[in-house]
Amino acid sequence: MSVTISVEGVSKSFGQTKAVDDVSFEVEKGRIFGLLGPNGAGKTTTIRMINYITLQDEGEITINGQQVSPKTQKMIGYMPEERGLYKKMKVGEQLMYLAQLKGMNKNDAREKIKYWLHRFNAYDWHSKVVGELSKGMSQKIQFIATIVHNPEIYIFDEPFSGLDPINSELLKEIIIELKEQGSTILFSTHRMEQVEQMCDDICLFNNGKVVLTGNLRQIKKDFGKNTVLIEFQGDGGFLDELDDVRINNRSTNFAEIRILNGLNSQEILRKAMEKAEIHKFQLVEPSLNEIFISTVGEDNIKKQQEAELS
Ligand SMILES: Nc1ncnc2c1ncn2[C@@H]1O[C@H](COP(=O)(O)OP(=O)(O)OP(=O)(O)O)[C@@H](O)[C@H]1O
Repeated sequence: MSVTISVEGVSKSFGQTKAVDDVSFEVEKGRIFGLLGPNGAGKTTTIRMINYITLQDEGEITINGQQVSPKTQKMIGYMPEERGLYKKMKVGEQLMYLAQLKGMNKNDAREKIKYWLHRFNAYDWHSKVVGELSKGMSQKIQFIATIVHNPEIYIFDEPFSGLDPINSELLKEIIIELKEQGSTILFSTHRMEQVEQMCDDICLFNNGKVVLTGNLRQIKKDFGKNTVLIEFQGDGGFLDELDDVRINNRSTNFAEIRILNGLNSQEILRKAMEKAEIHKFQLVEPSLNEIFISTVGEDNIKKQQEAELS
């Protein structure tokens, strides 16, 4: 596997804030890589450094083996978090302007713009002024502007924010298509279900550091099958009586239970059956949401303990 993006020992501070702290990870060619982490964890700063917009204080970032520079910037289709379209221009004119800026000739650009506007069910907006678009609509136009020149690497900062479920699904489909055509994709998100469905590899940030990185399937395997999905009818009070578990996604007749230590799943089943009618009881790999919460939670507890000791 060849490495497309390499981030090695990278740090960045803004005044007293260490936004990114000794971060390393690699994005392999032809894969979809997810950057995850709570608000303020350092995702956007890292993305901006890969795009040579912010310069790192320490460490090395390479794209296809070359240090980041204006040249590597051109290899990347980048959709920033803050969307930057010209509000007074018409959609079609704007896309044409941006495509030509990225080196496309007019005929190719016209054809591609037409194709993508149709794909996004947005062809009717061709003559609409950008300032009149809704948030989701302008998000789609910005996405088209990012991909229209067909670069080999795509970086999307929060691509799903502001999109309804139908458009999120469409965007997901298109990102997977880009991968199937051989492109390399890195995106940041808070939407765990999108990551589970799309990403080959992930990197989880917390407080500027990488707390977990690797192949998503392997990470899930390593976490072990110690999560129970339970569907029941009746009194859910038994859930409050379980020790050494963490309960996620609880509702009136469903819960995802993470077994922390000691207790075995049969004990949970026995206690549940005393109080409720069980419709489903399944031992599964943890969801990414569970992995996110437990890894970030444990990291924050460790940090707090270190702070108290010092
Ligand atoms: N230009 C800047 N000046 C000062 N501080 C900054 C700047 N950019 C980022 N930071 C700080 O760096 C830290 C990391 O921010 P960053 O935007 O990279 O996080 P993020 O993981 O993308 O968060 P979110 O999920 O909320 O978008 C935060 O504490 C933020 O306040």
